Amino acid sequence: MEYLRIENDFPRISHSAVTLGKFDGIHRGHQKLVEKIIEQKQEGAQAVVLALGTASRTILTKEERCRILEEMGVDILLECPLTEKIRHMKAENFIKEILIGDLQVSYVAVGEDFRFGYERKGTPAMLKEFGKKYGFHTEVLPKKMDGRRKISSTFVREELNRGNMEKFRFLMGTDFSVEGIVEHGRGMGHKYLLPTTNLIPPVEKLMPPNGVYITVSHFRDRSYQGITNVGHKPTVGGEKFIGVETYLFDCNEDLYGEYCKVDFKKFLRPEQKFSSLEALKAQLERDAVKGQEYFETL
Ligand SMILES: Cc1cc2nc3c(=O)[nH]c(=O)nc-3n(C[C@H](O)[C@H](O)[C@H](O)COP(=O)(O)O)c2cc1C
Ligand SMILES: Nc1ncnc2c1ncn2[C@@H]1O[C@H](COP(=O)(O)OP(=O)(O)O)[C@@H](O)[C@H]1O
Repeated sequence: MEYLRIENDFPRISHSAVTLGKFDGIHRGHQKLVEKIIEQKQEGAQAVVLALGTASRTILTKEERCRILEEMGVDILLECPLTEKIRHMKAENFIKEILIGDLQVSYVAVGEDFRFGYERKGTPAMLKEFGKKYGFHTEVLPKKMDGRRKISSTFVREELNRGNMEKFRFLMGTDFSVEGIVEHGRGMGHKYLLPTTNLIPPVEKLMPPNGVYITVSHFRDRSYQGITNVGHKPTVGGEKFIGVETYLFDCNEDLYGEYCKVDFKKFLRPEQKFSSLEALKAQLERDAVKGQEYFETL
């Protein structure tokens, strides 16, 4: 998949099927739109995701978003920040100059409430009307529902803020995860408590509340179940940054420097400041028992 961040001009594409939106997290509603543009590859179109605007903190990092879209079969991800120029572009000009002119669009898929262009005046109906005139097909999809609530990035963010990992998985179709290279901590874990693999998530990634979670850590060629603390470790003096620290069940390896992806399954408890290392250790042992029970009853 090609990834392009639009600074000024859009690239010229000879034939495209485009879906438009913010695509902060690729939730199940977004996945339906992406599937629609992938179908158009059979007609010779390039499947293009046009992601407009970026929040300062996102559900998925750039790398995660790229990987998910690539695995789905998307050919090009165009990331278009909401610059003055884009924000002041009339919806009509956006269609004519960008969709028709630059991207040579034959098919557009959008959700029913999608709005675009200056003062958000562009609507799906407008896309349909222009499509008839200029020869592209517009498909408007109803929002996917979870009961009576529409699935949206806001919904996903709310559940992430609550630490509801089960709901996150349901809305996104995949676990909340943190990935990176295992780093050195202060080396206290294996001496006084339990050994832990440390990851430091990028600051722009939205995180669930600080606390302990049941997780599965994937390394290149193997996976381990475990329990993970997200937070600042207040009992041992605290860190400024948020760390993701995992105790792996049934593992006794040197994992420093390895790539690791931690999948979050369930929230166990908030991070706490304990009065002593012994008290923290006793709690960690109880957490580990709960974690093991979780996997036994799956
Ligand atoms: C499952 C788990 C739960 C934890 N819970 C807490 C906690 O509630 N409060 C806290 O201060 N630290 C907590 N910690 C962090 C420990 O203090 C930390 O792992 C230990 O100090 C080792 O740090 P180091 O890797 O920098 O040496 C937790 C760690 C793990 C693995
Ligand atoms: N069961 C395990 N869970 C997590 N890490 C383990 C485990 N067994 C061995 N390790 C290793 O121990 C290291 C962590 O030891 P620890 O004392 O917590 O040091 P640090 O402060 O550098 O994290 C990990 O990076 C990993 O290589």
